[in-house]
Amino acid sequence: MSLESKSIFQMEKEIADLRELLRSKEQELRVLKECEGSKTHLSVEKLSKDDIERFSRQIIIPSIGVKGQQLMKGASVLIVGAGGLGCPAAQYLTGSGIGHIGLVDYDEVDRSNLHRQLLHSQENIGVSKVSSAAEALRRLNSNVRISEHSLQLDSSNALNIVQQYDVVIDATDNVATRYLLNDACVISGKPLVSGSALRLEGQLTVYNHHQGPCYRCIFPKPPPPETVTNCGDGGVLGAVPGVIGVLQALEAIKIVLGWTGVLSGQLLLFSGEQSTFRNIRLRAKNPSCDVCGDHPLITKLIDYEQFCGAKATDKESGLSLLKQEQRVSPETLHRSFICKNEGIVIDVRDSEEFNMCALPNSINIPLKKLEEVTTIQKIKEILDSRKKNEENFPVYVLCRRGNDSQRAVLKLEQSLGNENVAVCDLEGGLHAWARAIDSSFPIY
Ligand SMILES: Nc1ncnc2c1ncn2[C@@H]1O[C@H](COP(=O)(O)OP(=O)(O)OP(=O)(O)O)[C@@H](O)[C@H]1O
Ligand SMILES: [Zn+2]
Repeated sequence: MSLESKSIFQMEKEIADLRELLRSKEQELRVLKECEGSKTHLSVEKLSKDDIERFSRQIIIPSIGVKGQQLMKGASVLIVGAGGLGCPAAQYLTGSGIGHIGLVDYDEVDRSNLHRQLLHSQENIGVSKVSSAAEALRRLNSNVRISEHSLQLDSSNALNIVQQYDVVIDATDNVATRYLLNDACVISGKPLVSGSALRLEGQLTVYNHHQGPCYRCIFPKPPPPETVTNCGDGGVLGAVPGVIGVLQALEAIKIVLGWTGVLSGQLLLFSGEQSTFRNIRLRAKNPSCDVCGDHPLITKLIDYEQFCGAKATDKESGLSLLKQEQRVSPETLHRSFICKNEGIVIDVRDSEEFNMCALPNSINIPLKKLEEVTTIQKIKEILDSRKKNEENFPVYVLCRRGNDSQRAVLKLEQSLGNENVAVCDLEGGLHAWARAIDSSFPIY
């Protein structure tokens, strides 16, 4: 057939077949090297009857084959975070026959996790996430070895754990742990598959793979803590981390198989709203990077919470900006506002949260609106109509956990200085209220 008469379709098919052949040859070469005792770290495991039946749909892909499946069986992947990203990643890695999976998480299953962390079932609320996930994974494939690390990964334990695995998946939700994992992976020579998801957006890349950059090459300095939003504060649509977590599993498998198309030096941006994937090129490896550069300054793990000025967990941070007399307990608020109808309550959460659940007769003024002159004017009008000539009229401020409410008290004290009011915040926020006063009030 002459070139002109070949259809575009045929040409594309031929190229695809050649690519497949190339991948399969690369795979063969890799396994050959492995068998000859080359220095690659991956081991090859014999397949059982169960393996062949279970993985037949993967094995018949020419670029995977028996040898690829054997590589997967001999490989180990560490998943840090058994949450929105970690659950789907672990599920697909277990399903596809990675021989050894490590799970790290310090937290317990919460009801608010269930919409996206689908390895956890509602019976497991309050159970350690690691044992809940391990139990579900063993049900999926009891031949896979699951190692449970129910702990907070930190500088004292990270190297020891990371060094036991071939590939590491970052499925966590905070910057301090991202730097910790990056440095631990660079020091231990492990590739790091990094993902994130928030609201309707997701991101994915692979750090420290072959000659590709590490996280510090791209982000040498941590972002200011107040600019970072997590799922607990910003929200997330369950299927979005599902997409990214599954892609993290895919990248880990590609690394194990020795494929060339690993997402290193590129960042994949996923928009759940537009249903689009975009790849942008990242900066190359930085020769003067503090950890992976030619003359690294960081050769052992440091204090990452201090480096980032933020905690490595999303546990309540216990901010303390106010004097004790500027704070009230749930019991005091209940006695004064609910029973005696004293004062006003300003709820400074965003309107979506306020619409979800709120105290009766509370007024919703989101924290950021307190900057506006018109908002302060509105509060003054409410006070005029309510307080008459009362001295020290109580203005109670509350939020979800008692952090933003303290910031709001400081702002209101400035702007309502002449109003003869006593501005206080509800210590511990609506979480404390639900625990102390009203167990039917949702804790989210
Ligand atoms: N340093 C760490 N060591 C161990 N686990 C960690 C560490 N940092 C974060 N994690 C875990 O990573 C997981 C991230 O999951 P995800 O982003 O879905 O958030 P979440 O904490 O489960 O939920 P939410 O933010 O909605 O409360 C969490 O289970 C968290 O406990
Ligand atoms: Zn680097």
